[in-house]
Amino acid sequence: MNKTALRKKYLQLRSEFSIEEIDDKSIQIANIALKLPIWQFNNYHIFLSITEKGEINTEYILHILQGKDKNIAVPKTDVKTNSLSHFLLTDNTKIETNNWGIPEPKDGIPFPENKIEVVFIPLLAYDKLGNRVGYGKGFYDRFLASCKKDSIKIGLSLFAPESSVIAVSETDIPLDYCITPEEVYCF
Ligand SMILES: Nc1nc2c(c(=O)[nH]1)N(C=O)[C@@H](CNc1ccc(C(=O)N[C@@H](CCC(=O)O)C(=O)O)cc1)CN2
Ligand SMILES: Nc1ncnc2c1ncn2[C@@H]1O[C@H](COP(=O)(O)OP(=O)(O)OP(=O)(O)O)[C@@H](O)[C@H]1O
Repeated sequence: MNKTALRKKYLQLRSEFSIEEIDDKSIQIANIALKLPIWQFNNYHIFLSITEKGEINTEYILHILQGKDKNIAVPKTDVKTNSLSHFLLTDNTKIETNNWGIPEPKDGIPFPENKIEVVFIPLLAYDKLGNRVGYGKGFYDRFLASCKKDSIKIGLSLFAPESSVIAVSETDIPLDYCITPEEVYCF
């Protein structure tokens, strides 16, 4: 299956769950995340979810990070350059929903990409090797390319990996882990 077909397949699969079901699965994902050896760092990056589009609700992982007093960076989309900038999430961060329904920081304290140690990544599909397919704009591929090489890249998915290997391009950066409501895949 090519990337376009995979996007379609997983958008469809995702749409079959209710918001309540996705919320339960998001809690399970956060509980599984607690068992990973990733909590000794200071600087974490997490996306804020579009819950109406069936994305995993990252609020639960966010609460864990806040409880552990971590520095948390959240992305803001720049439509002109198809790139992301990042801001420190604080009590004063004003979050606004952009044209695509993504909650984003308005502005704030910029967070340098090369300081990020752990990144939680949205995705549509992935395979057993950790290859990932996103929405197809390359936002995360470009962002991950400018993170430290040894940053830990963690996908979040409602589903087990695709059994066939996804044809990747040079710019695709693989995941280190993918957390599902049932288990963690390590790559
Ligand atoms: N919650 C969340 N935040 C995220 C991402 C994500 O996947 N989820 N991103 C992950 O990359 C980045 C934004 N990615 C985007 C990728 C594609 C489109 C997009 O296709 N827009 C269409 C309209 C789509 C629609 O309305 O259904 C367009 O430009 O025409 C928008 C944002 C950064 N923040
Ligand atoms: N590091 C990069 N520098 C420049 N262009 C890139 C880079 N990474 C990806 N791209 C371009 O972005 C486009 C989308 O890439 P791809 O189909 O892999 O997106 P995706 O992985 O599904 O999306 P995302 O990364 O936003 O989740 C492609 O045209 C690709 O060439």
